[in-house]
Amino acid sequence: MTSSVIRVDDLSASYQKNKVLNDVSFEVKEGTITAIVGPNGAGKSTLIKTMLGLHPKLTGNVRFWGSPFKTAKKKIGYVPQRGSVDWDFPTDALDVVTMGLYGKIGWFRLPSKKDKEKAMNALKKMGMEAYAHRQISQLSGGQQQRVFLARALAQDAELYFMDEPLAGVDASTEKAIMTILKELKSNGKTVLVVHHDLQTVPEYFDHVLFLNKTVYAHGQTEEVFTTDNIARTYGGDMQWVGKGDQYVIQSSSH
Ligand SMILES: Nc1ncnc2c1ncn2[C@@H]1O[C@H](COP(=O)(O)OP(=O)(O)OP(=O)(O)O)[C@@H](O)[C@H]1O
Repeated sequence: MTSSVIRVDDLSASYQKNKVLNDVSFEVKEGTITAIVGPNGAGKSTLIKTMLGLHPKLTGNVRFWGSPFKTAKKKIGYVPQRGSVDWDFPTDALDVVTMGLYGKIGWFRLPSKKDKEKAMNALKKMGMEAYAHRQISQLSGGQQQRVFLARALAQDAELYFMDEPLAGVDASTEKAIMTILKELKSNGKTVLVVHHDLQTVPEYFDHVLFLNKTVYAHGQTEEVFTTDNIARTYGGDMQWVGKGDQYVIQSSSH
């Protein structure tokens, strides 16, 4: 039996008085790749941040391998939303990846040659070797995203959270990122991804969590990725309609 990597019970969170997560509960099994989907403002990023202790919770409990985040954090990698990062920070791509290792190498020790090698290998894996010494502000959006993925890979985590890694990237970057995610899964890692493109959910993810302040549905993609769950989560604004042998998501108001 595969064991639970994440267990969330009755999690709630707010910004000032505005409650944006309400009684969120779910479990995630090892070796799965889950899409977190829901409309804009549904609380997807807040859910990840609250689980990782980056935003305070109001109520509830989050456990990783049965332990609190503090105990588990070395086994967890996080790729934040690209827009939430200060890309003007004067540093190059290799440093961004190497800094991701600090959780492991400690703040008071300079990165060793081996750490730099590890970071360089992760950049290579993402096809970014040639950009290792380029300032991050001088990379394109898709290249920045690849650097972020490399940073998470170098951390060699067991569990990964990624906030919209495919947003605004071209087809080849999307393919490169998905290849890495599939590889992580086949190595038994667990991955949670905030994802906006409903059309690619069945192809890319084996589990789906429908979120809109609370969990509307969660489970294996083939069981829960239904018109009904999409409509309920998106407030009836989306329809999942068959077009020949293809499925298309349409806004029902159009
Ligand atoms: N720093 C903040 N201060 C106040 N309100 C916030 C803040 N960050 C998010 N919110 C609000 O909390 C709610 C949830 O936001 P969140 O970013 O978690 O949603 P999301 O599902 O990730 O959205 P999107 O798909 O648009 O990225 C939204 O109503 C948003 O306006």
